[in-house]
Amino acid sequence: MSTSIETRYASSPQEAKSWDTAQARQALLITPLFEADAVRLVYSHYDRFITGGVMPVKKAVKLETVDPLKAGYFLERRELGIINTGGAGTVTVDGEVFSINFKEALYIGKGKKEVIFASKDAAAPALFYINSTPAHMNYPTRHITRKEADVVVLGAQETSNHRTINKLLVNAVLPTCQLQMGMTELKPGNTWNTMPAHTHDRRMEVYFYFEVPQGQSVCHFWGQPQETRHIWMQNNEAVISPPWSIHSGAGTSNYTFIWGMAGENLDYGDMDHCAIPDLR
Ligand SMILES: O=C[C@H](O)[C@@H](O)CC(=O)C(=O)O
Ligand SMILES: [Zn+2]
Repeated sequence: MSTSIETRYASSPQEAKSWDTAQARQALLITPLFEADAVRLVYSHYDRFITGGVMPVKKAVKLETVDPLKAGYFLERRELGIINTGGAGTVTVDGEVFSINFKEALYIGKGKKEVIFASKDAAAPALFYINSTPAHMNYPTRHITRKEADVVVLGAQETSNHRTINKLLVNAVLPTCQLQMGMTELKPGNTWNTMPAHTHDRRMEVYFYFEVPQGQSVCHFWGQPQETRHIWMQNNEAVISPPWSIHSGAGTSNYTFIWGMAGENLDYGDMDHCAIPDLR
């Protein structure tokens, strides 16, 4: 079977307080995401958000339905966001072929029956990072590149957080039911993402770190603002942020990450910011 799915239950802040390093990683860290010619999925009970990786190498890989969905096909009651973090590839949606290059995104609406992933060159396989959430409407499938994205530059060199936020699959760009996805690129010499940190108890979030150079890592901070913890992240790993948690990281170099959210609203700016000196 080329599709695997693992379940992660939701946890309370009280429970998370007592976790040791291994328990925190077991609950929140998603790795490995990419396996040749396979689909790897993690089903979180926070907003029923699915995080996954698809790496077609020798053959095309189909997105099969999985038992926890009890659905005839994967997108029967879900929508899907895809960002390619590897070599050039294609995604075929009910027979329509989309060429998705490095750092380009594809939104696929509810109701699409067949989704097939392929790489253009087995020597440089595509690495499709995917997020999926429950959906109630069939919105059109759309290929979104940096040109269509809502791009903002935030932070500064002086505070080590100068970065470009590419809002790719967000409601300012295209209609979705609840999934919101984008990609943030840190400029050279900058290390901090999402600082000042924030929470949004209305939405959970998942971060996927990539373009982390060999021998470097990103320290990802999570937990309630006055009770923080950290997880050391390697290249191509993802981490679940419970709705009650901050989600911010500092790398030993610059890096890029994809954020994906789902929950109560579609308002990117709806965040409860934490003043930096108040963090504990
Ligand atoms: O709720 C929004 C998300 O946490 C990210 O978009 C934040 C981010 O990319 C950044 O500040 O670097
Ligand atoms: Zn956030």
